[in-house]
Amino acid sequence: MSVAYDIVAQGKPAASARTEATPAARPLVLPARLLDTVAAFTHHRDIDALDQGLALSLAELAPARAVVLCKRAIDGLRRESIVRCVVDAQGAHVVDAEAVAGDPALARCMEEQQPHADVDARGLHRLFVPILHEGRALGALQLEGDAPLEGALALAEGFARIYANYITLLQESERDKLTGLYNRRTFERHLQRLLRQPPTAGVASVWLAIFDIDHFKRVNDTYGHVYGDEVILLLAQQMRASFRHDDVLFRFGGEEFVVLLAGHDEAGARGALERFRERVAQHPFPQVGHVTVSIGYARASLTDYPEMVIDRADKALYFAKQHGRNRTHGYEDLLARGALGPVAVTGSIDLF
Ligand SMILES: Nc1nc2c(ncn2[C@@H]2O[C@H](COP(=O)(O)OP(=O)(O)OP(=O)(O)O)[C@@H](O)[C@H]2O)c(=O)[nH]1
Repeated sequence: MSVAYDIVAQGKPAASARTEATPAARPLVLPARLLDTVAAFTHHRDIDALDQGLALSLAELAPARAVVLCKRAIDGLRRESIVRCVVDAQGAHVVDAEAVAGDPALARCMEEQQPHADVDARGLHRLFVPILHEGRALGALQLEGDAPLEGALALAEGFARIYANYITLLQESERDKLTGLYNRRTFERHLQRLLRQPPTAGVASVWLAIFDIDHFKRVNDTYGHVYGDEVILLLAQQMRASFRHDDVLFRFGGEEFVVLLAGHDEAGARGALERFRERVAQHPFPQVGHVTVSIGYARASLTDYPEMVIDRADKALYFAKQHGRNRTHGYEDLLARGALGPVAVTGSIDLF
């Protein structure tokens, strides 16, 4: 196994190479398996699949009993995501479906931006390696084994560098350039992930809300597009400040934004959206003054096509626009009150 470790170390400056192998022990030919593995995991265009591919590849090549990939979200504030890969009863490496809490040693590794090794209370040897990009820790890797794992350090660091480069590119392609919020192409993945996660405190609902800035054309016409863009940017900041860390924020395009909220009942979702609406209405936007948003929301369930949920929230948003703007309306509530008129109930489409 030292073959793989030493090769990755060759690309590093001598001062930071931590492998214990002497230069004479380094092979000159790259093992095809290592290249195959790197090619396979960087083939993914989906970040979840990439994360799992990294953990599985590293667990096989190290080899390790388990590999944990812990990731900070792009703004460094929002909740970390965790992928854990373990060996199953048949000896194969598989992704552990159970959510695990991040070990405090992982957080320390990200904070210090340095690798370290320890032995835990179960007697397992552990190796922690930060995933660094432009002086920032994007996340960290944790390898677990029955024997010391220092020999796998160079391999893990090499994988961390490849992963950091690649994830940065992928994340940029998923973000709106102006606001840094997710763009629309990631919406379905985030919705499915929220719908599949175990309900918190018995509340299973996921809510989708669409916001639209009221009379935004006037802002552009009066102050120009540069100020219009500034309003969009500041609105995104208000979203980040107002919603919970595990809510997922998108700019769908233009002056249209989407939020996915999980773990709320109807009143909770409405409360969170109303708080945001009021916050925006009270915020003084430089030069432009006060701006309001209209909000429509709808419940999402696993049986819905994403377009159906968007369509329902959009109907509630349209209602809010038609009834004075600077308002929040829920599709299910409007439907129950008969306020939407004789509309077909979205979701009851006959396919045949
Ligand atoms: N500055 C800026 N303006 C944008 C952007 N995307 C869309 N717009 C403008 O947003 C405005 C949207 O106008 P409308 O759809 O007519 O709606 P509105 O004026 O907001 O009115 P209501 O939605 O009915 O309250 C148009 O003037 C677009 O040019 C953007 O990225 N930057």
